[in-house]
Amino acid sequence: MKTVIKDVWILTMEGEGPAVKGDILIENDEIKRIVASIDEPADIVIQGSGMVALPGLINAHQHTPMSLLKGFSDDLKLMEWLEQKMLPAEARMTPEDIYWGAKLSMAEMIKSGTTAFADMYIHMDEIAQAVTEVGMRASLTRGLVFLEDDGGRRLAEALDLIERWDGKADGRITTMFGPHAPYTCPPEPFRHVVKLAEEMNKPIHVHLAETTEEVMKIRAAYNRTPTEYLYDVGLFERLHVLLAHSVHLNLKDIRLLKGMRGGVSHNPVSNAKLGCGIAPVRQMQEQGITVGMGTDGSGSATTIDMFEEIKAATWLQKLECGDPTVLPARQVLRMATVGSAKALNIDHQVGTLAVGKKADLILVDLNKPHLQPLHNLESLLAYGVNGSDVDTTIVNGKVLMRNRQLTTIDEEELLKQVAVRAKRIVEGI
Ligand SMILES: CSC[C@H]1O[C@@H](n2cnc3c(O)ncnc32)[C@H](O)[C@@H]1O
Ligand SMILES: [Zn+2]
Repeated sequence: MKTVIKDVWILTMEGEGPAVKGDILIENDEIKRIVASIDEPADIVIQGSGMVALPGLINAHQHTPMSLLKGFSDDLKLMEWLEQKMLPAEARMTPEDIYWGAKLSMAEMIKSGTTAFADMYIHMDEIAQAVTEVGMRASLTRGLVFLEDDGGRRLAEALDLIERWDGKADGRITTMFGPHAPYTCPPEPFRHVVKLAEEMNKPIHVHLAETTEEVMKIRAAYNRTPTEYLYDVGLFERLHVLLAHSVHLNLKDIRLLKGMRGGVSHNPVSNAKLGCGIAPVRQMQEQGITVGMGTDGSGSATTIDMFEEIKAATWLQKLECGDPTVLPARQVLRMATVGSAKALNIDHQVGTLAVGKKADLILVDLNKPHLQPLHNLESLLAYGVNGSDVDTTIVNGKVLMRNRQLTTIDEEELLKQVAVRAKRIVEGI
C-alpha cells in the first residue's frame, strides 16, 4: 500500500531545521521518502496544499474509559473526586462500558491529532481490543492498587495483559507495569512489582507527586517525599519509568530523577483544573530529564485535545517563571511529540517524521482565518491551532481520519452507546 501526501508544509521535528514544502511517500506502515516532489503512482494521494504535516501528538498519560465520566464531577479536590466519585463510578463499569469509553476517547484523540497514548486502567482486554480495531498506537498498563486484599488478582491481570497483548496489533500495542501511586502501593508489593518489571524488562507507569496532600501523606507514613519513596523502592535503578504529573518536586527530588531512564508526563490542564499546582518543567528540563505531555483522563481534564495541553503548558511555565522566553513554541511542540515518544519508550519508531520511522502523522489545515497569515508555523501550531483544525490523522501508515471523517469508528453508533452507558454508570452516585 502506497500513500503520497503532496505539496505540504513538513515539520519533521528532527534537528533544528524549519518547515519545508514537499511530498511524503508512505509505504505500508513506514515513511519511505520526504522530498521536494514525488511523481509515482500511489493507492492514496492526499493533496496537502495549505496544510502542514507534523508527527502525530502523543498523549503520555490517559485513562481512556474515563471519557464516560466527563463533566460528571468537577470542581472538587483530587482525593474527594477520586474516592467519592470516580472509584464508585468505576466499580459500576462493565467490560463493555470500558470498551466504548476507550473508543470514545480514541475518537476524540484521532479528531484532535493524537496518534499514540499511554493508558492505565482496568479491564485492559477491552481497551486492547478497541486499540486493535481503531488503529491507534498505545502503551497499555493495568493500574495496580494494593490497599485491599485483591492486589494479587490485579497483578495477575497485569501479567496477563503483558503476556497476551505486548507487541500485538502489528506492533502498535506495547505494555508496562502500572503501580498506581506511592499512596496506593505500600513498599512491599511495590518492590515486588519493580522486581518483576526488571526480570521481564518492562517499563513502569506511575502517578507521582500530584498534590500537596500526597506529599503530606507520604511524609507522615514514610518520612520521605513521594520521589524519595519511589527511589527507595528501587524504581530508578534499572527500569524505564513513565512518571505522571511530578508536580511537587523539590530540588533534591529533581536531582534524584536526573539521569533516570524514561520521562515525565506533564499534564497541565488536569493539574490546573484540580488545583494541584504547576510542575517544575523548566527545572526538570535543565537537569536533562525528558518531559513529555499528557492529558490524564477526561474525568478530570474534560478535554483530551493535546493542542489545548500544549497551550496550557507553555502559558503556565511563562507565567510561573515570569518570563515569556520560557518553553518557546518549538520546545513545547517537541514535548508533545518527541518528549512523549521517549517517555513511552517508542522514540525509535515515532515522535519525528523521518525515513524509516513508522508513518504516524497528522495534517493540520491552515486555510482558516485564525491560522493566517503564515509567518511562523511553529508559533501557529503551539499558540493558534485547535484540535478541530486537524484534517487528517495517519497511524502506522493507515488513514484513521480524512477530511475530519473517521474511517475506523462508526461515530453515530459510538455516541448512541456512550449516552446510554454513561447515564447508567452515574445514576445513583
Ligand atoms: C487503577 S486504574 C487507574 C486509576 O487511576 C485513577 N485516576 C484517574 N485520574 C487520576 C489522577 O489524576 N490521580 C490519581 N488517580 C487517578 C482512575 O480513576 C483509576 O481508578
Ligand atoms: Zn492519571
